Amino acid sequence: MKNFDLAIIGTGSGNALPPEFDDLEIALIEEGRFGGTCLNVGCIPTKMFVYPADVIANAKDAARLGVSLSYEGIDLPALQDRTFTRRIDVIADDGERFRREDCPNITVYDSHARFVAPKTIEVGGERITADQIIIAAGSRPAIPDLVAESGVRYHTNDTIMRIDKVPERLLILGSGYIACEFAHVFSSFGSEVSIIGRSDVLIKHQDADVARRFTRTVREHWDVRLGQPVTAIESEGDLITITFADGTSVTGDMLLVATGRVPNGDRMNLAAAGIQTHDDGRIKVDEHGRTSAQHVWALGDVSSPYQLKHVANHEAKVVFHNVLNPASLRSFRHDAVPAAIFTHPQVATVGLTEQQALDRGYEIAVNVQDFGGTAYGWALEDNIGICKIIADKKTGLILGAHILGHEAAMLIQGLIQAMAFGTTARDMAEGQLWIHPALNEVVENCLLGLEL
Ligand SMILES: Cc1cc2nc3c(=O)[nH]c(=O)nc-3n(C[C@H](O)[C@H](O)[C@H](O)COP(=O)(O)OP(=O)(O)OC[C@H]3O[C@@H](n4cnc5c(N)ncnc54)[C@H](O)[C@@H]3O)c2cc1C
Ligand SMILES: NC(=O)c1ccc[n+]([C@@H]2O[C@H](COP(=O)([O-])OP(=O)(O)OC[C@H]3O[C@@H](n4cnc5c(N)ncnc54)[C@H](O)[C@@H]3O)[C@@H](O)[C@H]2O)c1
Repeated sequence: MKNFDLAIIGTGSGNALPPEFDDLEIALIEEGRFGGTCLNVGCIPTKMFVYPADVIANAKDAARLGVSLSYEGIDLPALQDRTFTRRIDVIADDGERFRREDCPNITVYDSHARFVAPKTIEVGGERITADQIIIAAGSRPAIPDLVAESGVRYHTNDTIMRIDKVPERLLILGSGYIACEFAHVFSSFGSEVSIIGRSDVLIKHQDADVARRFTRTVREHWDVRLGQPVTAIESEGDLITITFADGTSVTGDMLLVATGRVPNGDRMNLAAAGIQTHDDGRIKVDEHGRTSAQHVWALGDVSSPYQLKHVANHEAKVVFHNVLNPASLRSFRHDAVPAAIFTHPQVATVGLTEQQALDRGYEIAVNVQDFGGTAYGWALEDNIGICKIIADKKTGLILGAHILGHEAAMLIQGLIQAMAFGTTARDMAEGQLWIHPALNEVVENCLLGLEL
């Protein structure tokens, strides 16, 4: 049985190996496409679809600014060619070729890995051992039983970006990140979109003000079905019908399932290696990325409480350091994790929602500032965007920030920085000059309006 210094399962965040690993003999195991979810079926291709959707949405909305534009349609094959053939597939293929041909210390295995004993992996009919193992095996779409058992054709993020033509009527089951990003994409491209959620708002984990305003806004473009459990999913010919508990139903010609993601540890026989999991399937790790089995580490979606690429990248850096430096272990930083939903209008968030801050007993100051109250908001003729900041009255520190609207993902970065470096709301507002009349003034005004 061949023994390696290190075995890595998964080539998403697991493949970003530091130069210090050049001296180790490494087994790199990937059952799918090199590069993992973010590159092949996640963050990057979705945003390559979202940007054209933004252009279309702005064009459709241009009349409000006195601009006459018309939308003639999307060239889907051209978008797919630009996204996949000319960019993503090249990166995935080059990444694999590089590891196979240019990295003499690395052996690539291209099959499913599963544990058969402590520190012993079976892959492609072979058994290997390793002194240390990193599990970076990611997650996959969760498919509700009702969908799986219905026998109805459905797409997930794995397949929907490679379809032949834009559907006329797209049904989306789920109301979170993926559902809202694809609802924006296909609604802009010309589909009639019905989006189906179980609670009373879309993006329910966001701050309540943001979730409510977002839900209200997108109802103008999407058929939003909320609060009714799905009782049946059926197909007849090319049509798919979803029926709700109240007897109503909705019909479309394509179904996208976006109801969360399952960590991939359940397919790896983890118990054979003494690796424990949480009830939700995530591998249990401590703050350094150590699993319950000695010298076995885990990072990213397979173990993290955050299914976000910037978190997986951060955890990978920490684990890679720790593998080589057992005497000076680094810790995961999971405070104030930011995220953005690239839908329309965009949503960005960091830290606590107002409700979470109250539940934790903080005495808080809260301010909500409309984009429409700033000069750039007037230029945009904006009547949707808001910046909401929650601060701790005792310390003046920012506890959370939530932005809905134009370029929210970029606007929020200053607030993320303030939280990361412990800058108070007042210092952030008054200790720098703000470019006039940039949209950032909405953040400045929101900070200044906090009653601290
Ligand atoms: C549609 C979509 C859009 C997203 N957009 C964003 C975004 O805009 N911003 C953001 O921050 N995050 C986004 N995410 C989340 C982000 O993609 C993930 O958090 C991130 O890719 C997780 O990285 P990872 O390295 O943990 O896993 P992955 O990148 O999934 O890598 C795991 C790899 O392990 C392989 N593997 C699994 N099990 C085995 C096994 N037993 N043997 C061999 N190989 C195995 C898999 O094939 C895969 O290649 C998005 C996700 C989706 C689905
Ligand atoms: N821009 C980004 O950063 C980005 C984009 C896409 C995905 N992601 C990551 O990927 C993760 C997975 O995305 P997602 O959108 O699948 O998950 P999600 O957790 O954001 O949303 C899933 C939604 O589906 C609902 N749901 C679950 N089962 C259901 C059912 N049977 N019927 C109806 N609704 C049901 C849930 O209540 C939830 O609201 C996200 O949590 C996020 O961490 C990030």
